[in-house]
Amino acid sequence: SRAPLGCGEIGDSNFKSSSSTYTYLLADTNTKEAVIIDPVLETVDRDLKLIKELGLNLTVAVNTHCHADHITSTGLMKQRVAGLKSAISKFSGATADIHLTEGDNIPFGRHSLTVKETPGHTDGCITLVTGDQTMAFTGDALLIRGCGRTDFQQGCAEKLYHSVHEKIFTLPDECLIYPAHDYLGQTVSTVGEERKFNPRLTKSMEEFVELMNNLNLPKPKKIDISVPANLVCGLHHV
Ligand SMILES: N[C@@H](CCC(=O)N[C@@H](CCS)C(=O)NCC(=O)O)C(=O)O
Ligand SMILES: [Fe+2]
Repeated sequence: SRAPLGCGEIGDSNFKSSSSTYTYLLADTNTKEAVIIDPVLETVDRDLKLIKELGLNLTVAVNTHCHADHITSTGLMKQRVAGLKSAISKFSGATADIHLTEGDNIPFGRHSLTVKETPGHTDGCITLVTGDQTMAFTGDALLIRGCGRTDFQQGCAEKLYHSVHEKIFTLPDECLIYPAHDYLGQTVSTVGEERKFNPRLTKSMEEFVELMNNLNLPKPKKIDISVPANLVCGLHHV
């Protein structure tokens, strides 16, 4: 599904796949420079069609972390879009054209995304915040009324608690939260809402750690193919 984000100057769309992943496409409507966040292999044709229709010049494809539940389309997109660069955290262990660290900027026209390192779900998790702090793309660090699990891929509940409280909950209350997944079809929240109502992150750190260490969730079905593939931009089979 594609839903307008209603974010004025920044071109808009979000997508959902069978892994309930949201892909975000941001663009400067004047210069047409665009950035895509967390593109999924299954939906590469749809995404490239939209980018072409809108006449966008896609410059960077960024992953918020090395995903465990689906394969990224970053590598394939690079083969199909001249000049496209892939980006991911330096601490993800994955190959990419750009290795991101705290405070880095990803510019697109008159806009930009700033990198905040938010480890805990994985060591290489980042949150991408627009220059005006009106939007934060939180990957699996902060989900709507939830958060990423911390039981694989260097997961650490204590680290995640600090990341969310120090790097995301310190953003303005009005800042919109766009997560990498939602399993209930929710599309957007705000920092203020999550600070108040997130059932996990409103707990004390000790309670949070206890809860996260006892979630006993089944492993993502595609973890064994996704992680090795995503360490090489999704191109393990080429
Ligand atoms: N059933 C899905 C996997 C669901 C899952 O584990 N989601 C992760 C995020 C993707 S790595 C998560 O952190 N969930 C948090 C939670 O509380 O559910 C599949 O088989 O792919
Ligand atoms: Fe994840």
